[in-house]
Amino acid sequence: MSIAKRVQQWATFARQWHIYDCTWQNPFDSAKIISRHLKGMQKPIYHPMIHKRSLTTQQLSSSDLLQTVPVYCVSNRNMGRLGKVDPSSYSQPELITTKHSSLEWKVDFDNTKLKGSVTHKFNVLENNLESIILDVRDVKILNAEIISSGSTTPLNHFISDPVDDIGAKLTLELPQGTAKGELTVRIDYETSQKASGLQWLTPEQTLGKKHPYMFSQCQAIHARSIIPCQDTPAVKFTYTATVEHPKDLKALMSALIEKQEEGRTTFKQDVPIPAYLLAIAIGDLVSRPLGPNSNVWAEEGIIEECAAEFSETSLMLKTAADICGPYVWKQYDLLVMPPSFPFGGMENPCLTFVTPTLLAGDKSLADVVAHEIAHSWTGNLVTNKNFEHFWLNEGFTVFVETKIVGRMKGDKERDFHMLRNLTDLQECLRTQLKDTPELTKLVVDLSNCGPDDAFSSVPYMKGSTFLRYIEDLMGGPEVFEPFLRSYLQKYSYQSVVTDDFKNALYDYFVCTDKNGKLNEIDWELWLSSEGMPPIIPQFDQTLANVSKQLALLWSTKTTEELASNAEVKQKISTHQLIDFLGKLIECKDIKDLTEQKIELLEATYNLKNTKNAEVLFRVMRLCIMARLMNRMGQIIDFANSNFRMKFCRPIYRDLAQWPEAKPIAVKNFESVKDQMMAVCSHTIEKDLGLK
Ligand SMILES: CC/C=C\C/C=C\C[C@@H](O)/C=C/C=C/C=C\[C@@H](O)CCCC(=O)O
Ligand SMILES: [Zn+2]
Repeated sequence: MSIAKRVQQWATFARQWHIYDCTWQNPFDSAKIISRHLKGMQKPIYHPMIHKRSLTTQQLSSSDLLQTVPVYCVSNRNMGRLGKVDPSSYSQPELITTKHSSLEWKVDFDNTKLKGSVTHKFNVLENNLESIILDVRDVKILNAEIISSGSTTPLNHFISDPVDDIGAKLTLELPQGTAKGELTVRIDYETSQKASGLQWLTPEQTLGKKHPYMFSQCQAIHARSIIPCQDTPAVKFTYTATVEHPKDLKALMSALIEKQEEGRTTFKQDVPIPAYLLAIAIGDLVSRPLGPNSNVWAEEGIIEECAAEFSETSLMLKTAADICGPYVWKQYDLLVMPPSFPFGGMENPCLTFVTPTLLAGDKSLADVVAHEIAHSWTGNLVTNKNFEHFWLNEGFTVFVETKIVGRMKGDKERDFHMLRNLTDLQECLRTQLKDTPELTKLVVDLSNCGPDDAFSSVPYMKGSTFLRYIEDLMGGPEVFEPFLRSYLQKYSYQSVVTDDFKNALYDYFVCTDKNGKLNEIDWELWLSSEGMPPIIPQFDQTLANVSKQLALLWSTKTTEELASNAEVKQKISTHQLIDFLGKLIECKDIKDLTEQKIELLEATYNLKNTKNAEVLFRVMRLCIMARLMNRMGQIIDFANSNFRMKFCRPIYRDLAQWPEAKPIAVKNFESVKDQMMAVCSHTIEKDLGLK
C-alpha cells in the first residue's frame, strides 16, 4: 500500500473514531500513536474541544498528497485517560517512569529565566517503546539526547500545540528497538518569562528592597513550566540539583543542602517525590533555629517575628510523628514567603513554604504549620495518584492536623477546629462552587477541568469529615489510629487512589468488625454526592456555641440593642472571633447592616488595628456586604496587601456582585495582576467574569 493511501486511511479512521492528536508532525507517527492508543479500547472517545487544522507543507514533506488531508486536532487528554492514570498529564506512567532527575540550573534574574538541563533516569517498562512523552508548558527545548556508557545519541523531539489548562506534550522519539530497563536522557532547555510555576520579584517588591527574589509553586501541574517532566503524582523520583545564582543570595529547595559555595548551591532529595513537590526559592534570606532539625527562613526584616510565631514547630513535629510514624525527611524548615505567595502553606519536603499572612502575633494561625507538617506523611509519603483523588492528600492531612491540635490544645479545640472548617465549607459551596456542583463531590472528574480550576475546600473539609465519621464508626482514635499508621506504612513511597484506601480499611478491619460496621459506610454517598458532608459527626459544640450565639445576636438585633447588650462583650478567643465573623457572613439577612453596626463590631472586638489577616478578611467582607463605599480604599488595600487566594478571591468575587464596586475592582486587578502568580491572576480573572 502506498504511503499516501495508508496515511489517508489513518486520517479517515481517526476522524471516524474521534481520536485526535496535536502532535501529528509526521503522519507515520500519528498512525503509530493511534494504533497504540486503540489497543484495548472498547468504544470511541469523543472530546468536544475539536479544532480544525491543516497540516503545513513542511510537516507533510513525506507526501504532497497529504497536504489535502484535513486533520482535526485536540489535546490528547482522552488518550491519557485511556491509561486511567492521570487526566492532567500527557505522560504515560504505565509505559515509563522517572526514577531520578538531575538538575543543572543557572538562575538568570535579568531575563527572569532558568537556563540549564535536566537529566532524567527512566525505567522503561516495555520493549520497543517508540517515544517518551513529557509534560511541558512554555519551555524552550534546546537539545535532547540519550546518554549511554559515556556516549550520546541525539533524540528527535517536538512539542504539540498547548491546551489551555494542561500545557503541551513533548515527544522524544526513541531509536527503534529500545529495550526495557534503564534509560538516561538529558534535555537542555530554558524556562519562559511567563513560566506559570515561577514568580520573579524585583528588589523593590521585596521587604529588604535590595535584592531580587524568585520562588516556585508547582502544585498542582506547574512543574511542567519549570522542567520537562512526567508531571503526574503517579510518578515519584529522587533528585539532585546544582543551582548557580547571585552570590549574595541564598538558594533553598525542597531537598537537603549538600554544598554551598559562592553563588552555587547543590541539593539532594533522597526520598522519591512527585513533580509537584519540586520547589526552589532564592532571595536575601536568613534563618533562626526552631529545633534540632528545624529552622525558619525569611527576609531579615521579619525573621524574629517569624521565629516567635512558629516557635511551636518542633512540638508539632514530635506530635505528628507520634500519630503517624517516623519522620523520614530528616529536616523540617519553614520559609516565610513574600506576600504574593498564593497559598497559606505548601508542603514542599524539607522546606514548607508559608504565607506571611500567618504572622498574627499570637500564634493563632500557626495551625497551618501543623497542616503542612502532617503532609510529611499524608500527601508526601502516601500521595494521590492523580488530582481527582486530591482528598486523599488533603482530607487525611486535615484529619491529622486536627489530631495534632487535639494533642496540643485539647479535644474541645480539636472539634472546634472541625466545626470552623465546616463554616468555611458552607461559604465555599454557597459562593465559589454554586455553579459547579460536580466539583463539590469528594472524588471529582478532571478530564475536562484543570486542577487549579477545581481547587476548593471540599477535599479538605468533606474529606476530613469523612475520615472522622469512619473513625467514630470503627470505635474512635484508639482503634483507628493504629489503622492510620498501618495505611501510611503500607503505601509509603507510593501513589494511591480512593480504592486503595478502601481496600486497606477493609483488609485491616475485616477480622475484628464483628458488628459489620464497615458495611454501614455508604461509599457512593460520601464519594459521589454533592454538597455538604452527608453525615456530620458528633463534634463537641462548647466552643462553637459561643460564636454561634454571637452570630445570632449580631444578625438579629439592631445596633442600638447591641450597644447595651452585655452578652456581646464577653471575652472570646481569636478562633471564636474568626468563626463568629464567618458565621455572620453566612447569615442570610443581617438586620440593620450599617456603617454604625460595623463600627460597633470593630469597637467591641478591638478590630480596628488587628494584625490577624483571617479577622481583617472577614471584616472587609462585611463592609462589602454593607455596601460601604467609603471603606473601598481599605478593602482594596487589603486585596493588594497579599495575594493569598483564600483571601483575595472571595474579596474580588464579592466586589463583582456589587455593581458600583465592580469597575473599581476590575481596574485595581488590572493594575496589580502582573505582581500575582499565574494561578492567582488566572482564577481571579474568572471570578471577575473577565474570562
Ligand atoms: C479536587 C481538586 C483537584 C485538584 C486540585 C489540586 C491542586 C490545585 C492547585 O490549585 C494547588 C493547590 C495548592 C495548595 C496548597 C496549599 C493549600 O493547603 C492551601 C489552602 C488554602 C490557604 O490556606 O491559603
Ligand atoms: Zn494541604
